[in-house]
Amino acid sequence: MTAAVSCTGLTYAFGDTKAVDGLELTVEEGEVFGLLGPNGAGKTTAIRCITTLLPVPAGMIRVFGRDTAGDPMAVRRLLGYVPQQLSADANLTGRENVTLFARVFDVARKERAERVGQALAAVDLTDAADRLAGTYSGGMVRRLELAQALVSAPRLLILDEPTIGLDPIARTGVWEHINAVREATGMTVLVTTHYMDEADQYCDRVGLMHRGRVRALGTPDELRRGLAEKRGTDTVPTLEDVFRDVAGSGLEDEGGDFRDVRSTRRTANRVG
Ligand SMILES: Nc1ncnc2c1ncn2[C@@H]1O[C@H](COP(=O)(O)OP(=O)(O)OP(=O)(O)O)[C@@H](O)[C@H]1O
Repeated sequence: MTAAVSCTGLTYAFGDTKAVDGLELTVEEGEVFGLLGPNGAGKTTAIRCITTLLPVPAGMIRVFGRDTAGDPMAVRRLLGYVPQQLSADANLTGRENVTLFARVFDVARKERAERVGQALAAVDLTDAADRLAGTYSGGMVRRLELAQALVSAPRLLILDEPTIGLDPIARTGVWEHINAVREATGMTVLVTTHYMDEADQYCDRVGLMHRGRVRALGTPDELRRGLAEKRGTDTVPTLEDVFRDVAGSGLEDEGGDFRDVRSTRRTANRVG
């Protein structure tokens, strides 16, 4: 079976900063794959390369077998992307926002209204569809952005920190909607998150990223059991313990942490 995403030797630098440094990553079709790591690990840069928003200066990325450098348009047609930055317009209604994306993604005119309605229904926004997005709560904005990404019926949905800054109920709501669509369509999901508990609960496999590379890979259970064996204890460690073990003291040195507030603040601004 062709992998949904395969990155080989992916490297991307901003000046002297190597944001992604020889990344090897495979996301299998149909799975929910979590890319985890502290601020600055290189998650967003890797995702921007996969979505073709950034060029690939070194290495190779394939999305369902298509080379992102050779055929970026074919790759874009397969993707839905929810970026960290706000992608909904507060001055449009929910329906108008999703319709805009349907036009951008070239959803056939005859099908457009129906597909927009389906995408809004999939995230439980039918009743609020004709209200201005500026009146939505943070959780509703995130679900609207999800609908925008889903309207083109992507085979691969990429989400960059989809739940950051949301309260626990809104976070659960976002995940429930992602999972319902995935079950109905078989869509593959690649998600970045700071929240280890979420990754544990919702991701089939996770890659722990630090300083531009994936340093540990497996199901959350495999990673936790691996550390318990290494330590020779019966106490089951958390994914955060696993990450600390993989990243060593480097985390504290760089001031990065999973609960770093920078991203939280950024998201709080974006929905405010
Ligand atoms: N546009 C840019 N110009 C210069 N440096 C950048 C730029 N974008 C990212 N970087 C740097 O590249 C490195 C990786 O950043 P990236 O945003 O990919 O990490 P991340 O894991 O997604 O972190 P976060 O959770 O904060 O988004 C960091 O050192 C960051 O400062």
